[in-house]
Amino acid sequence: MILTVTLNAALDITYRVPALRPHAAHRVTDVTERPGGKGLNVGRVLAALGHDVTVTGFVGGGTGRLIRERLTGVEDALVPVAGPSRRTVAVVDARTGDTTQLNEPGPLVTAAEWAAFLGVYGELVAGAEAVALCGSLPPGVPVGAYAGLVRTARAAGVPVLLDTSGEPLRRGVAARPDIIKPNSDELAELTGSHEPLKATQDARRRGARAVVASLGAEGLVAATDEGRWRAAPPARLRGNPTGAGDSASAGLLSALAEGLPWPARLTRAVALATATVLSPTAGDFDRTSYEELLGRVGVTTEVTAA
Ligand SMILES: O=P(O)(O)OC[C@@]1(O)O[C@H](CO)[C@@H](O)[C@@H]1O
Repeated sequence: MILTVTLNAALDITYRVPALRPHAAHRVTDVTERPGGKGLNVGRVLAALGHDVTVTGFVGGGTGRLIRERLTGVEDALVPVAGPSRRTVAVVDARTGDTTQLNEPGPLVTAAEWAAFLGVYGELVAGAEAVALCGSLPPGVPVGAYAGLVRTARAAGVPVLLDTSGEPLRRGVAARPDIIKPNSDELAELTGSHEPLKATQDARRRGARAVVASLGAEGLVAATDEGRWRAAPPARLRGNPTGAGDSASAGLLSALAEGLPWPARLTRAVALATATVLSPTAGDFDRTSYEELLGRVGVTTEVTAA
């Protein structure tokens, strides 16, 4: 079983508008609603790839009920909280496909709710083959939360991927996760360097065993203890990138669970991320594109392992 953690689950709402203009009223032409938050997206993609998946984290209120009702293909081990789960709104400009994201902060989590989660997490980790810790922290959850969750997974000998940002990422990295998957902004914020290859090496020195940075349409750059690679899609593709990074995380974990080497992990991650951008629904991947892309992702070695 692969365990994904979404401490700040969301009901993701996507609005499509003919053209997005600040200060204007807009007619929404299309609305979709689905369970979101990065770990739930990772879990959905892993389940679609045929893995057994358990999802945990927090859900509450009417939004939490909707999130739970709409979860399919995964084991639900979400922990209830009194406050309502958040909504996120992605507004897609139909002319350009550009997406503007509005993310609510999430419910206030009490100390008792956090303690209840830690108990559930400890039990689930013991039976997991890999763990993904994903997304922002809701109010009330300690800023060092991911560092503690990384340490629990490491103590159980379970590989752990961390995908978050800011101070929770900084502290989480120091707890030595097996993989971090920042985007270029998150990596620059962590390391102070805007040169991705240099920054990935720097993030490894801070504690991450492997760093896989997503560079948007250019694909991924990875620094690991086995080598450094770039992995790129065959062409620059336009579409809604929401959830593409989560699909990349799912690809990394799926290939890791199957014991595949790094270049194959990166190929799967880029093919899934690209197939997610190509999917009409945000956060889903287009299976035909995914299978076709697997043979067309270019992986190049950067230098030998440092
Ligand atoms: O606020 P966070 O937790 O950083 O990100 C939340 C979020 O924008 O990320 C996903 C896409 O990666 C969406 O499903 C989700 O709503």
